[in-house]
Amino acid sequence: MTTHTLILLRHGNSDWNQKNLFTGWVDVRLSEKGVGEAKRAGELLAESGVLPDVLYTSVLSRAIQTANLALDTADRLWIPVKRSWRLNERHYGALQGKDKAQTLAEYGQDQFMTWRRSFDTPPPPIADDSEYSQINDPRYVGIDGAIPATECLKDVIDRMIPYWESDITADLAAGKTVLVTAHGNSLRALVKHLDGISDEDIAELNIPTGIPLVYKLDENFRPLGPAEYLDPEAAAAGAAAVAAQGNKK
Ligand SMILES: O=C(O)[C@@H](CO)OP(=O)(O)O
Repeated sequence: MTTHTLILLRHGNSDWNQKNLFTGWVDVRLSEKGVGEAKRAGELLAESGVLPDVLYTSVLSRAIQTANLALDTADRLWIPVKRSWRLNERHYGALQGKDKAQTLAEYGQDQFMTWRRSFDTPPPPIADDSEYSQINDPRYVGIDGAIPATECLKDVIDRMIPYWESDITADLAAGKTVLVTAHGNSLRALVKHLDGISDEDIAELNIPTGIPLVYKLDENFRPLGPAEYLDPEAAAAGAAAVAAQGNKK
């Protein structure tokens, strides 16, 4: 039986993860902690011998930095790279740049969690003249879709899964081990698709920063078993920290 290997990696801790701000499509960089996580991800890849042949990233710097640091550490900086806005973080609409703890205090737990984790309720759209809008960002000139003003998880699935099917699975089918370096919510969308998680249950799934998650897939790109984090203990602690984010002071 053909087995394909897919590695998912959420970018390391960013400056805005550190400050507990909603980020979305705002192009923030890795924090010092995130740089360390990205290098550690590369060590985990090298130690486990799961070595990517091709890299996919979003067009956001924190994912690109993470991939470069991890691949440099694993001595795989030379592999081919493909980038797409379709792997971007979920656009967080008018919440981009807002403090998560303040938003929770202002709007209450239910509204806060609806915006963060509901399947099909997007946050309010961001205004075109907001300093955190991407409407004039040169990297999105001519993209094959409208630049979003907000997105829910369903919107991310709708823009990402076609790319998974057209491009990423083609590399897997060619026998390549594929590394996808992306974001908390774009990877939640892909994991939902791969693991067949319901619209309700996906709310409970949080992806930790900087820890490779390895899938073995069959010839139809369905998982042969549960995906495995290369550092399961750190992954559990990291996922719990993401879940608790609004509560940070
Ligand atoms: O702010 C964001 O863009 C995301 C990821 O950091 O946050 P959340 O986990 O709250 O969806």
